[in-house]
Amino acid sequence: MTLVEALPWLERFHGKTVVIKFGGNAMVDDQLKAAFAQDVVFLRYAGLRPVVVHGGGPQINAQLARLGLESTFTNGLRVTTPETMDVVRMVLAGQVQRDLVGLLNEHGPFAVGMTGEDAHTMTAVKRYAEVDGEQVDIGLVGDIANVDAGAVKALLEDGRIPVISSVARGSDGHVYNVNADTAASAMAVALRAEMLVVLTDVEGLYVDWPHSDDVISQLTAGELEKLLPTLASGMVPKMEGCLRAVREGVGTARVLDGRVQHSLLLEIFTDEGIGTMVVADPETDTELTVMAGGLA
Ligand SMILES: Nc1ncnc2c1ncn2[C@@H]1O[C@H](COP(=O)(O)OP(=O)(O)O)[C@@H](O)[C@H]1O
Ligand SMILES: CC(=O)N[C@@H](CCC(=O)OP(=O)(O)O)C(=O)O
Repeated sequence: MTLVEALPWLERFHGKTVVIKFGGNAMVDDQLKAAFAQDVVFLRYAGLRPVVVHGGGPQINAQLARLGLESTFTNGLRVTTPETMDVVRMVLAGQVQRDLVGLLNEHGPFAVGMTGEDAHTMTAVKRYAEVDGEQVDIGLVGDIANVDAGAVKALLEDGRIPVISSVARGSDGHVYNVNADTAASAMAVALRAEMLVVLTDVEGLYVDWPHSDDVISQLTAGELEKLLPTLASGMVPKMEGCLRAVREGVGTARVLDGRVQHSLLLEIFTDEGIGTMVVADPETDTELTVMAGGLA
């Protein structure tokens, strides 16, 4: 990429908030992790306001296995017993988040780690999985009922990079395990972010997975809504999160290949996008809305 190609994007995104979901298998490779940290710090120096929400499914699986506990998933969500919850919280907040904060802070005093529990940042509500139209109890799995982004905004104002683990307390006092894509989407909405970027271990959203590896480069929220029922497990919370984000005011939501070094910078600062971008529906009924307002 030539540097000058980045100029219009630097101008456009200056001062804008970008929520980045870092997760899954891109997180297990040390070189990719270090490149990711460089990209995020680059965004910060370029005048954007990056917020990182991270997962850690593979790391949780590994720790559970070490303890002789099984990993069970229903519809892409981990069945979470109280014993599993202790491990999830320990691995996400005590290991994965600490590693990321350490890598980011090799470049300066930027990253501050927290979980959804801190300063009531995320409040969870128990989430059930849906199997064949039936609600299935999967334990301490949460959805986000409310985001209080005050602490995150204060960190951003102070020039910091918030790094948030997807664990949240419910108003019932339980601590819940929240899918990290879901948490990132809720945070992007609460911050009215310019962009939600989800890094994963495939090139983007495939048209007809697993039969084809043609990536959809751009689609509208309405087009994505129609595709959702055809998607398989891991992609479901990701694309649901992207859909919710653009429907609720986030500029665009993008799914990128976290296995490609510096994919974040390539996506944000070059002309050719490299993953899948979800954009808002075209505002076909704008005129109608204006007219109705005018008549009222
Ligand atoms: N239409 C699709 N396009 C791309 N990947 C898909 C699709 N449907 C299902 N998948 C699966 O979703 C996986 C990504 O989800 P997941 O493993 O949960 O990612 P992460 O760990 O990054 O959160 C891909 O590796 C792929 O196996
Ligand atoms: C409820 C639920 O499934 N929570 C996830 C939280 C971590 C996560 O989402 O990690 P990735 O983004 O790396 O998949 C889990 O326990 O694995």
